[in-house]
Amino acid sequence: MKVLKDILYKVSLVSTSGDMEVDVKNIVFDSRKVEEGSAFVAIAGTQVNGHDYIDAALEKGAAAIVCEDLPENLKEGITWVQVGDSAKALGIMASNYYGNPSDEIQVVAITGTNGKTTTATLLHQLFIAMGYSTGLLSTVENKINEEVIPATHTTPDAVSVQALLRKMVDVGCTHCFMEASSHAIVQERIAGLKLAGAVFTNISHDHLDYHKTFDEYIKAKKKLFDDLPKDAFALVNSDDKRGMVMLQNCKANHQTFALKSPADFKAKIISNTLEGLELDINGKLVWFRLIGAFNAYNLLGVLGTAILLGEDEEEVLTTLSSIRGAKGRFDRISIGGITAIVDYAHTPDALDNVLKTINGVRTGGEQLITVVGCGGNRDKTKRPIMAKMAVQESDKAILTSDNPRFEDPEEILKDMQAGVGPTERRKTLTIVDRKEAIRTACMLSQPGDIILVAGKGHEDYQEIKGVKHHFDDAEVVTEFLTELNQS
Ligand SMILES: CC(=O)N[C@H]1[C@@H](OP(=O)(O)OP(=O)(O)OC[C@H]2O[C@@H](n3ccc(=O)[nH]c3=O)[C@H](O)[C@@H]2O)O[C@H](CO)[C@@H](O)[C@@H]1O[C@H](C)C(=O)N[C@@H](C)C(=O)N[C@H](CCC(=O)O)C(=O)O
Ligand SMILES: Nc1ncnc2c1ncn2[C@@H]1O[C@H](COP(=O)(O)OP(=O)(O)OP(=O)(O)O)[C@@H](O)[C@H]1O
Ligand SMILES: N[C@H](CCC[C@H](N)C(=O)O)C(=O)O
Ligand SMILES: [Mg+2]
Repeated sequence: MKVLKDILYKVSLVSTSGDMEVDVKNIVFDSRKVEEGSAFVAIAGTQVNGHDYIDAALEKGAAAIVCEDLPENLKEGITWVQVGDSAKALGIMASNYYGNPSDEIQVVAITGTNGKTTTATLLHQLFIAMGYSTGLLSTVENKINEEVIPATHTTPDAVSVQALLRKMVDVGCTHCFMEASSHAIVQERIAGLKLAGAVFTNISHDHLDYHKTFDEYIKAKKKLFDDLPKDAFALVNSDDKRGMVMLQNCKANHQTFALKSPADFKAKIISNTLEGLELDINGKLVWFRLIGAFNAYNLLGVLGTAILLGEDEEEVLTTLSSIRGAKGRFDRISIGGITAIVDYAHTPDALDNVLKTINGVRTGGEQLITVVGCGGNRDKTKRPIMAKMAVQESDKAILTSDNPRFEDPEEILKDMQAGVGPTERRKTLTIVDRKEAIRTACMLSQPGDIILVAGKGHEDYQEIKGVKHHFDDAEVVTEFLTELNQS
């Protein structure tokens, strides 16, 4: 139980009525989860308006209601709190409720279209290897040291963020590395969080279904930097033309990393093969296990962050050199002379990077067969672009389903096919069933060939009409390649 008045500390209030000293059991933003004594925060969402569920919350025993618009008749015996922004209030309330854990742990948030999971995971592994007790909030999983707490979102909801940070602090974690998705920033899932620093990886085409315009998408990312305190660091990729935009209204310590332009943290790629990357960092040659030029940026983001958190460059580089990336990012499976690569590329920029990386290290003669799909109920404008890329940069492309969610998979594939020109159709197949698509890619391949299975990476499910069916790209490709190798 916590006193409501204390939980509302620092929340900007419009009006209140009722007992502000009332004890509340917990903070809830979903009426279905309200218990006797909860404080219910009503949020206008994308599907429904939480204000329409105030009555339902009261029926379940809510002791206090926090909302932007008060109902006409305020029920007696309930505390009513009107705020300007319920989502923001929720973040601040959650932080107060859990005793402001981010005051006791250094939290670094990573944003950008691609590279967030890779950067956050590398940082988590690096700090653990350097002896720190460390937390991670990521798309693949949340972690408290080595304990895994399954993730449902890239950035959890505001209450879960604070609850997880409290657990981290209680077991002695000194650092937490977390992804800040643009959805989370706009929805104030990280309001109330004190950040030690923020990192910007890059921005490219994605999520226009949600943000509507590219400018709005940029603004969402920039908000993370606008809200940073003066004593935090703001580390941006200055080779990305929006890197400096992130810093325009940022009070924090401005820091940059880059491969092509002058920056605080710089590197030069010496070699880039399917075995890894060799970088020249301040005159030192360092070998890393990650593959692809784009990973040089992720490594620089990691190096910069660690140094800005006070770590020694030499120790960071030595430790980082032996660390592997996140699951489902350029995972290689070699069976019977055929190499399959499973990668989470689900944006045009990511797919282009992965295809270019593979084409850059090919020795000639072998075929590249790409299997790719696009998610349903997500940005439709990336579909034709991704299909075109897959076809143009591969010897054969098999267009298939990703997570259709509530869309008709055939319609998603039609949107993808619109990007494929008439002459390119000859090297394109469309197979709705992802398992069948992967099987076909395996059947068409010869020893020496490379199969890229893009879009789902670590995901172990395929979401169809609200149901998640078990599906694991790595598992499926391994099964078919093994079968073929034995026959
Ligand atoms: C589009 C989107 O981001 N939606 C997120 C948002 O929900 P919403 O605004 O749609 O909520 P809503 O259903 O309209 O409901 C509004 C309010 O009414 C409440 N409600 C609703 C029904 C009811 O009976 N009672 C009730 O009180 C809801 O709890 C909510 O507070 O807030 C919810 C709570 O935090 C999230 O779970 C939900 O994520 C949905 C499931 C989702 O799929 N989000 C994806 C797009 C997402 O967030 N992705 C990013 C990563 C993207 C990337 O970078 O690649 C992520 O961070 O995971
Ligand atoms: N720095 C980068 N620049 C461009 N592409 C990248 C970069 N890092 C990774 N990628 C590509 O993007 C894919 C997703 O990488 P990662 O999971 O690290 O990004 P993310 O930002 O966490 O994505 P999400 O928003 O879905 O959580 C990778 O599988 C790879 O294909
Ligand atoms: N965080 C991203 C993941 C997309 C992964 C891809 N496999 C898909 O389902 O579109 C999103 O929710 O848009
Ligand atoms: Mg991620």
